Amino acid sequence: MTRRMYVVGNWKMHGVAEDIPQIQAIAEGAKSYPGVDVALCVPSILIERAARAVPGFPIGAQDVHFAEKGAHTGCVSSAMLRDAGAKLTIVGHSERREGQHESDEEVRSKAKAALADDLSVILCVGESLAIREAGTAVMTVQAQLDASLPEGAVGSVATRLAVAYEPIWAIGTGKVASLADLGEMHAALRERLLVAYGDAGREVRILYGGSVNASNAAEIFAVEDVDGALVGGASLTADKFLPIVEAAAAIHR
Ligand SMILES: O=C[C@H](O)COP(=O)(O)O
Repeated sequence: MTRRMYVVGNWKMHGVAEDIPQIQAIAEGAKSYPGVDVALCVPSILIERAARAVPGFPIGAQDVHFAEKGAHTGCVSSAMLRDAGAKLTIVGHSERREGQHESDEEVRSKAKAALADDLSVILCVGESLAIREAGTAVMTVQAQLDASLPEGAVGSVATRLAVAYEPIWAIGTGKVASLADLGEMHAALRERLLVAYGDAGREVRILYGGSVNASNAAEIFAVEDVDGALVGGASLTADKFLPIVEAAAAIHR
């Protein structure tokens, strides 16, 4: 089966009303690459305005609570995200795993809640520099994936689930994993997806994230089992982001 390339921007804690024209420029530019799935995950408070500004273009969230509703001050549920116009959400980004002490179990619950509510999910995993240097990155990230993957995400649900491999040391640093290490990790993650979901595991896209930009996207996308990218800094403006989408459009598998 062929997986469509998928390029997602993660605006992190950037973006106010005056940035909506950039979102419109990205959505407009993405129309030139119909073979690539493109989306932007913006701060939750911007979702509704962004979604209204770009009808038909998928706007997403960067986190979701696992509960339907209740006493969870400051949190938002998947139903609230959908109500605001979100079509997808990131879960388990390392900045939340570290900053908000999110466990694998919590990440799994969030992914399950979002999928059950018809959102697409990008589930992030990745190792620290210490783990990479200790030579245990592959087994550590495989274990993290095993513990964070929602059980039973098979069939049509598998197409709504993507995994993002983001080595923590490559995020916002300008450093990128070597193509050999990337290929090894993506193959190792594919293996775990097949164990978890059988053949449906082939439908789950595996994105790479960590200092992806217009100059390195083409070589990263050429690596087998790299099905796209989760892009931080270079997704904030159309002029930096669209060349990455263009690089994805050039991949024919
Ligand atoms: O979610 C995106 C990643 O953390 C990558 O961020 P970056 O492209 O700024 O390195």
